[in-house]
Amino acid sequence: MTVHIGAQPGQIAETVLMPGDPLRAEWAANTFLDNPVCVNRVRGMLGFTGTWQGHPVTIHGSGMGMPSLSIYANELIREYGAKTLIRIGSAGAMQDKVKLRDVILAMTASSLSTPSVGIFRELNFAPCADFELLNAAVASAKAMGAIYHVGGIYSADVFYDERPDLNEIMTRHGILGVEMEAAELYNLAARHGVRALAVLTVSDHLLRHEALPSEDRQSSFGDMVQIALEAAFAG
Ligand SMILES: O=P(O)(O)O[C@H]1O[C@H](CO)[C@@H](O)[C@H]1O
Ligand SMILES: O=c1cc[nH]c(=O)[nH]1
Repeated sequence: MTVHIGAQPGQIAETVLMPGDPLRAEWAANTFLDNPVCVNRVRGMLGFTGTWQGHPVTIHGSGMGMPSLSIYANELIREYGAKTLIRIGSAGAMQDKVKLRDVILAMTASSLSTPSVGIFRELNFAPCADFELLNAAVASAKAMGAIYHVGGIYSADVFYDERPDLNEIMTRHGILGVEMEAAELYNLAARHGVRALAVLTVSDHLLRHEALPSEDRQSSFGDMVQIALEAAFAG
């Protein structure tokens, strides 16, 4: 047990999928895993461990924002030995070509700041996905016929942004979408020598001012979970 995770040693798999929403963790575990067991409910942050095609997998919520993700990812990596961490999140599209329900495979994650800024100080470290995972996710998305985009995303610190100029600059630099966790996940993966990727589903569109109806969200999120699982165990 750690401060924020109630799982016993051995109850967390080396492969962890991390949605922001703990209820998405529960849905994904019940939908995709065989024999899912709830291994954490501290503070209502649900985590489940089961198997996918015989491989042990944990699906654990990260909460919203990089400070929250940092707590769970640190404990999962340092205390439980997680080796592959794949965020399965929602994102807001920042390009016209990216549509609602499309999948974004985040090659890099730009940010204004992350919890790691205290370590990097004047350095502009470039948080990026694990190439092997990214490559496998592309193959999986292609094979299932998903509409997907590979490129940079923006990990923001705020959902209600009083600085629309930042979004505009990101759009002008080809950033595909905005979310709130991937940059720090990639920083932590680099620091601890583990693999990370963010697979995202577009839930709303910043340029078109569209949003996925809440009843459509769950069904639209299935592709990204399947892509994440196939990528984790490819090759
Ligand atoms: O749907 P999740 O995975 O929570 O991801 C996105 O949704 C939340 C904001 O609504 C942030 O956590 C953002 O990154
Ligand atoms: O962080 C997020 C997630 C979805 N949509 C947004 O605009 N921001």
